[in-house]
Amino acid sequence: MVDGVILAGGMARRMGGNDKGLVELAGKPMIAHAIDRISPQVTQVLINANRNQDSYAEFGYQVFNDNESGYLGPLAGMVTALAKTQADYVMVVPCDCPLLPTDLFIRLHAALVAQQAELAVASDGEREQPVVLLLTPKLLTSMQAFLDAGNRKIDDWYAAHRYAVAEFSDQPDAFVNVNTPEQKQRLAQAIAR
Ligand SMILES: Nc1nc2c(ncn2[C@@H]2O[C@H](COP(=O)(O)OP(=O)(O)OP(=O)(O)O)[C@@H](O)[C@H]2O)c(=O)[nH]1
Ligand SMILES: [Mg+2]
Repeated sequence: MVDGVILAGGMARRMGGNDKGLVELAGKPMIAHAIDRISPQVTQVLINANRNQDSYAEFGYQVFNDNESGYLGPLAGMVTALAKTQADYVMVVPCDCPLLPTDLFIRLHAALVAQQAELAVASDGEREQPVVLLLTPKLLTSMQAFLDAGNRKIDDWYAAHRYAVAEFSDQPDAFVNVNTPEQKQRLAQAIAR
């Protein structure tokens, strides 16, 4: 079993504070693109949102928040998911990458197994993507300890673990990330072409 967790808990400041997952891109809300890419790959989809939860619930998947976790940042969403999951794996993706690979899980999993790693992170061939991760519930205590010590940076957390890197250099747009209205505009035009 694998839970697919879509992170939509940020403030989207660069998007002008509009809830990024709900902003429309090429005819549908941004998170709907991530859902379309991820849902065929996982046992269930979970949406991590800290506001507009009723709107997120309309996509038909479980919505959870991390408002009471006492933590901040994307790791707050991840640690909350790890604490509640019943699955063997938790695959984490952001809500603002509309072109995520359709073979994301299979390749993260293959990398994890092949490298006998504790977790796997995706890479576009140049840069690791710290919010695109394959995790197991065993990592919960380590993540909690990291957060309890006042840390927040995801790559600092996983660097302390044996981690595998799954490269997607064959899919140059896989992790195109929409943070600003200008980036959204550009991607919408590219999708329309
Ligand atoms: N749960 C949770 N998720 C977050 C938090 N901050 C960012 N994220 C998620 O992590 C992913 C990458 O974050 P960013 O692209 O920086 O998004 P953001 O923080 O909303 O946007 P900016 O305010 O413009 O940086 C997105 O899917 C966000 O929803 C947070 O504090 N809590
Ligand atoms: Mg982003």
